[in-house]
Amino acid sequence: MEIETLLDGLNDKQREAVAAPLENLLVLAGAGSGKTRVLVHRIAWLLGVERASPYSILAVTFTNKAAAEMRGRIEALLGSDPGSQHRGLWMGTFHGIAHRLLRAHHLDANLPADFQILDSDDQLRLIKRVIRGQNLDEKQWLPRSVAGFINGKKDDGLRPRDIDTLGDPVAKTYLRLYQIYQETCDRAGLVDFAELLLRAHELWLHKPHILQHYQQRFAHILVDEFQDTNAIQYAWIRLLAGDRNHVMIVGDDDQSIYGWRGAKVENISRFLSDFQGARTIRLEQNYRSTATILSAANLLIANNAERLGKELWTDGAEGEPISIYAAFNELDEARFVVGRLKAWKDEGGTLDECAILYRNNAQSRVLEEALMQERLAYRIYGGLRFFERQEIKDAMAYLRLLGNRGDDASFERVVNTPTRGIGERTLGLIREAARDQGLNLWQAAIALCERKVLAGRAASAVSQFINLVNLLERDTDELPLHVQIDRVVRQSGLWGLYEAEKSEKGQSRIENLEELVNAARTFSPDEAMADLPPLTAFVAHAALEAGESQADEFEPAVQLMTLHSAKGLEFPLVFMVGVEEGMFPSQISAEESGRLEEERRLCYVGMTRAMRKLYMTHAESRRLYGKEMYHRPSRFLKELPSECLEEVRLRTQVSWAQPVAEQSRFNPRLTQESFNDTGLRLGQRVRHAKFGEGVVLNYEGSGPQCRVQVNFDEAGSKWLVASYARLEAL
Ligand SMILES: Nc1ncnc2c1ncn2[C@@H]1O[C@H](COP(=O)(O)OP(=O)(O)OP(=O)(O)O)[C@@H](O)[C@H]1O
Ligand SMILES: [Mg+2]
Repeated sequence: MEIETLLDGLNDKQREAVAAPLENLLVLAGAGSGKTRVLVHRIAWLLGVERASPYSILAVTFTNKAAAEMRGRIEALLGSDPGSQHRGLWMGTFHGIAHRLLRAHHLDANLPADFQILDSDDQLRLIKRVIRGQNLDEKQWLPRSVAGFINGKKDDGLRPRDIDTLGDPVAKTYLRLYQIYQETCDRAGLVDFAELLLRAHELWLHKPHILQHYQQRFAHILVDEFQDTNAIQYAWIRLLAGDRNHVMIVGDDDQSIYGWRGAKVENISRFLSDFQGARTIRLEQNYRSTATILSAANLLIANNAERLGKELWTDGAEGEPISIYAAFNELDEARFVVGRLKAWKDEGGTLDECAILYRNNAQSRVLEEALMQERLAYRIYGGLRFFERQEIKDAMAYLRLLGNRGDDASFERVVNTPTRGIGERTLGLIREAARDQGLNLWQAAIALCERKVLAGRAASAVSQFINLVNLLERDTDELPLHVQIDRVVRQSGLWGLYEAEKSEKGQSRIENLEELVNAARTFSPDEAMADLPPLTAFVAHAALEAGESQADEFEPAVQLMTLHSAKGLEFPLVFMVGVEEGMFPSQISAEESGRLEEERRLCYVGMTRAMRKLYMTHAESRRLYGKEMYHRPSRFLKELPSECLEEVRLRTQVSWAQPVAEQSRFNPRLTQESFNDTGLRLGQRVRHAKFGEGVVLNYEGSGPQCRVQVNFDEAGSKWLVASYARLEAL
């Protein structure tokens, strides 16, 4: 490998980092300055120039997607033939790597060989059960807060025995719930996300020979997005590095956005003091965004007090101003975004160049609807993930039960799905028996049937379920994975259940189930799981990779995601929606300076995803979670320099016209005319002969069927057929 090729396309500072001698190194730099690029080139450098064995390299990324991308970039640099130098390299997320370790050393980690991963949804379900089991009130002991407590403690490396409640009764209850929850997990061989990390750390601590083995192996450790590591991840890296291995971390304190989940930005400064001779290299040139976007983002983040301080400049084009759109409501906002996306396409752009970023997942629904209406392909990244959809979770629960009858969360989920007459009362009896006799739910159900505690319809329903699961396992055990899953989906009754729904929702659920079978067909376990039975591997894969491999991967589609999951990514066209006080910054964070700064960093992350064009939108009123809210524009918008901004004035018009695709085919002129004819816009004041004055809130349909929703001052909100209503614009 030519040294020059490895340094091609890098500036001086980047070269310095890539070609640095073997030492501990921090690359500290702002967004889009090429940190990730440096990391990739550094790996190639280690392999190609330092002649490091791929087995000696461990690279930690923030998402599985990032790991895949990195692998791709390394292959592009070094070639992808099977004998190629980088095979054997360990690359993945902290969770993925911890999982791999625990699989390899499950005995030493005190785990059964077929331990399963509990995702956050399953975790909540299980916690709920623990709370009820303790006869506590779920309204007082919110499962979400209990989960937050447990995960927070685990992120800090604390087991129940390490926690001192100082006699505080509330803390004591939390602690008890943690303890019982953990015992339940341990009995059933379940491992939640935080547990993966904690166990992997304990593996180092309690089994020095294993730690030593990996210390000898991983001479080179590289970590991307270091600003978002938590205490346990830091401790893990530190142990693994020992005092001989070389660690390169790259990060940006201004992009630390997971403080609420235990990430510690101080880890960057700790690194400098904890790791011998650690040197800092700063990158200052941004290659991603236009000068306009960059200077706006720089000014915004300058409002934060707690910063390590960095410079960032670009010699790129000035670019267009950032467009700010004040929408009337969330529907108007969605339509505006969709309109701009269509314009982008019409001008020759592609949809996969575009991203819509929002603060909360729940904001996606309205956007999705608007996109669907206009038939624009979209993909949700990290939101309602494929493996988190109800029907998929149902199917996975059956599959998990096949592999592990002790999986109580799965038992609960499907024992009466589809309904087979097992009611709350029966379930209550099963839970009680399980608790009293220290059994799992499956065992308890069998015991209750045998001892005739359950009788009549309840007993036959329960034994029917037990037989079903046993039969499914027996009948499908030898089949190829996807056939097995197909059988399970059908024979369990799930297929029939959703087919009978006969709605669009039901149809999409069926499609998702089909996609699951599809996923199994193309599934190949990674090295860590190669020795597991395919079903066990698939179930683990599903829990671990939830959401990161989506359907129709090859069709160009707009990407929808939360601001948090956009970290590290870049898109030519970016929309940030819902930039309103109370949404972004969120209500709670606005009241606390530390959290406000974190929200501002999130805004910085969002803005710096944009390469060429950035839109930021806010709505005057918004219906979310079933409530109407009125928000002022976010303070973050006010912090942007006005010379970088442009306000979009026009509001979406209510159109009587045919849907666009048809218009252009049949009568292109119709579009223009009917658009101009209506004269109505969302947010417009109108008068109706009978109902008086009001404001246009929404519309649906087109042509003669077009209906408008008007909120009348006196008469309240009404849907009217536009062509009959004779609304007079005021
Ligand atoms: N020297 C360079 N010449 C040209 N393009 C570059 C150079 N360095 C980086 N880039 C490009 O700039 C963009 C940003 O790089 P990269 O994603 O590595 O930045 P980053 O610092 O990791 O950003 P973030 O903080 O958002 O993760 C990428 O498209 C990358 O290919
Ligand atoms: Mg990066």
